[in-house]
Amino acid sequence: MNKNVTIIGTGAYGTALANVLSDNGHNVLMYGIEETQVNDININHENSFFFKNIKINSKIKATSDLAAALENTEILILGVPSFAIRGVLQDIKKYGKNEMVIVNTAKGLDDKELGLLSDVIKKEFAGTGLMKCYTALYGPSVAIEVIERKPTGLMLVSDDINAASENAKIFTNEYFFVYPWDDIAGCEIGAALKNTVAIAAGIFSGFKAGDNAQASLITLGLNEIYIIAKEFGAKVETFLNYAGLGDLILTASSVKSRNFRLGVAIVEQGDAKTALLNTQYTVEGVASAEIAYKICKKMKISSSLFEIIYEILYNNNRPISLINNVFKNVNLV
Ligand SMILES: NC(=O)C1=CN([C@@H]2O[C@H](COP(=O)(O)OP(=O)(O)OC[C@H]3O[C@@H](n4cnc5c(N)ncnc54)[C@H](O)[C@@H]3O)[C@@H](O)[C@H]2O)C=CC1
Ligand SMILES: O=C(CO)COP(=O)(O)O
Repeated sequence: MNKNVTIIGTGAYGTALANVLSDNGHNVLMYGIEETQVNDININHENSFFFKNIKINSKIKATSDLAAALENTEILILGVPSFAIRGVLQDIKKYGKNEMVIVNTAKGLDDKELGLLSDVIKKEFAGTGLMKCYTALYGPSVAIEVIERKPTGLMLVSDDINAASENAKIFTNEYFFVYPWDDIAGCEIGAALKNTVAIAAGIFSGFKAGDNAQASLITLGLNEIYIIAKEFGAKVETFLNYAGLGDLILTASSVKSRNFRLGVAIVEQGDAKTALLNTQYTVEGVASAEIAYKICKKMKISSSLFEIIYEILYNNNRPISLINNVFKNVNLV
C-alpha cells in the first residue's frame, strides 16, 4: 500500500531516498530549510546543489513549511546530519500530528551522553503519541549511486524485528535491497565509527601507504569498532553484514566518501586544521572521532586507531603519526 512519506532535509541522502520511495509509488514530500533546493526539486525535478544534471522522480514534492510537511505523515525520515537531530526533533514535536514510523538515517552518536542517538530520539518522542516505532537505515549507500539506481544492500534496524520486516518492504525494490535487523546498537556504532576509520583510510591513501596497509587498517578499524560496540550490547553478526563490514569497506576505500576525501585532503593540505577549515560538506567522522575517544577513555578501552586519529583531528598532530604508530600495540579481538 502506498504511504505518505515525509523526509526532513533536502540533502544528498534525503534526496536519494526520496527517489527510491517515489520509484516505489509512495507519496514523498521533502522538508527543507534551503529555499533554492526546495524550488529546484519542485520546478526542475533536480537537486542540483548535490547532483548536477540528474533528474529525480518528478512526483517528489518539497516544502519549507514544516507544519504542512507533517500534515499527513505515516513514515518520517530523518535525513539531516547528527548535529541537527536534536533541534529537528523539537520542531517535529511542535508541528507533528500523527503517529509515525520514524526512520533515522543520520550516522552519528550522541555527543552529550556519549551514547546512542537512537536513545535520544526515542526519549524525545516518548509520550508524544508521534512515534509508532523507531527504525534506522544503515549500509553501504553513497547517495550518488542510489540516485543512479545502482544495486545497494542495506539494513533496516528496529528493536522489534517485525516492525523492521514490515517497513523494509517500503524501501525494497529491484535496485534497493533492505534486510530487516534488530541490533540497533551494533548498526549505529558501526555506522558512526566507520566514518572516522574512513578519514584514517584517506590519510593512508594520501600517503600512498600501500594496499597491504589499507587492508590492515580496515581490519583494525573493524576490530576497534566492534570492541566499543560490544560494550553497548552489539551483536557480532552485525559486523559481518551490510551495516558493519559493508559500510566500512565502502567508506574506507571509495573517493565517493566525503570522510575518505577529508583524510586525503589532510595529507594534501598538511594538517587537519587547514583541511577542516576548507571543508564545506558534511563529514560525520570528525564528531564521531571525539565521541569514540571519550567513550574509550570513559570505558577504559585501549584503541590505537581512534586515539591517534583524535589527536590528528583535535590537537593537529602530524598526519604521518597515523602511519608510524597505528599498528603498534593494537588490541585485536
Ligand atoms: N550522503 C550519503 O551518501 C549518505 C549520508 N548518510 C547520512 O545521512 C545524514 C545526512 O547526510 P547528507 O544527506 O549526506 O548531508 P547533506 O550535507 O547532503 O545534507 C544535509 C541536509 O540537512 C539539512 N539541514 C540541516 N539542518 C537542518 C534543520 N535544522 N532542518 C532541516 N534541514 C536541515 C541541510 O539543509 C541539508 O539539506 C548524515 O548523517 C550522513 O552520514 C547516510 C548514508 C549515505
Ligand atoms: O555513509 C555513507 C555511505 O554509506 C556516505 O559516506 P560519506 O558521509 O563519507 O560520504
